[in-house]
Amino acid sequence: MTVIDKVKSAFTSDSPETTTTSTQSNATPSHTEEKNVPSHPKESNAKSVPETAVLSDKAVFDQNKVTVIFVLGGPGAGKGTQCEKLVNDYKFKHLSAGDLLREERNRPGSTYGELITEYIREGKIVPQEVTIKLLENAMSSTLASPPNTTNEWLNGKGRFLIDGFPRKMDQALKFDESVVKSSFVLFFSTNENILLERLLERGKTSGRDDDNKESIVKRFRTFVETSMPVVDYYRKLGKVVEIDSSPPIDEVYEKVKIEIDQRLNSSSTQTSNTTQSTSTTNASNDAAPILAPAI
Ligand SMILES: Nc1ncnc2c1ncn2[C@@H]1O[C@H](COP(=O)(O)OP(=O)(O)O)[C@@H](O)[C@H]1O
Ligand SMILES: O=c1ccn([C@@H]2O[C@H](COP(=O)(O)OP(=O)(O)O)[C@@H](O)[C@H]2O)c(=O)[nH]1
Repeated sequence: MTVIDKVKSAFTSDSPETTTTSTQSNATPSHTEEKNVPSHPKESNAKSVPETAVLSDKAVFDQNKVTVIFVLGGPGAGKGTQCEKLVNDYKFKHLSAGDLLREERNRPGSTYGELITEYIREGKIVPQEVTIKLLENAMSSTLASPPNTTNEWLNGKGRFLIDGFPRKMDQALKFDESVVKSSFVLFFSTNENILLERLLERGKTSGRDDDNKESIVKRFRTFVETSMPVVDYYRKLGKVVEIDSSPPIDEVYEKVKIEIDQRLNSSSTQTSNTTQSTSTTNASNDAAPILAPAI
């Protein structure tokens, strides 16, 4: 029995040991059957249960200190490209859910390596416990060793761009509940022809086994069926900032900066120039929310 078979059989078990939450999505793609990762896989010895499968039932981080912006958009919309630019200008930590999954897949001894490989190749959404725990772990270690000494990262504070997540309703609700409530969503929209063209081009050098036409088609389907409901959910809450990502990269980024500046207390220039000493000057702002009133 392969690891995938073992995990799948655990998923389909009726055992009460299988983790369930009240936040399950109705938006499961029609072509796949996805269940949660069991918190205590039946056949495992204790060491094989990865930390990645146990989620808290209350928020791990204080939302007054830790700001999370979700970055969503179809595959190839330019999420990673724009995030990289924002990191330079606004001192965000960029966490790509897809990158974290690929790292976990490549980690020797990972229980979920084969499972992640199959889900990514099929364009399906990896069970939420794995992805959320990877994100939470990455956030914890970033906060423990902040990427810089700017005011945004003093005294336990931090600001994260979470890229390519949440892609399914259960993830969205569970992250808000168990990690920290997100502030808003940057949503990059464009059309499928552009996405396809970009992904095929990226596929020439990315080394990703899902940047091929067959996987891309599946990813598009998952995006429409499973991820767009997440965008719609946040849209109803007034939390979506939609940006057309069809124009050239720098043009898109100009729009992104305008939107971000409106929502953060400091502009990119101010933030970029902030040093430890100016942070001290601003220390009285510590408890102030980083974000302007809800959009
Ligand atoms: N606005 C843009 N115009 C043209 N090409 C772009 C644009 N944004 C991104 N790209 C290119 O498209 C590909 C996909 O972008 P990427 O940021 O990796 O997308 P995502 O993270 O949304 O999957 C990359 O090769 C990138 O260089
Ligand atoms: O929260 C997530 C994010 C990504 N993925 C998987 O990782 C793949 C690649 O995602 P990534 O964001 O790296 O790339 P994109 O599809 O946006 O180009 C997706 O198709 C999914 O299979 C996932 O299961 N859950």
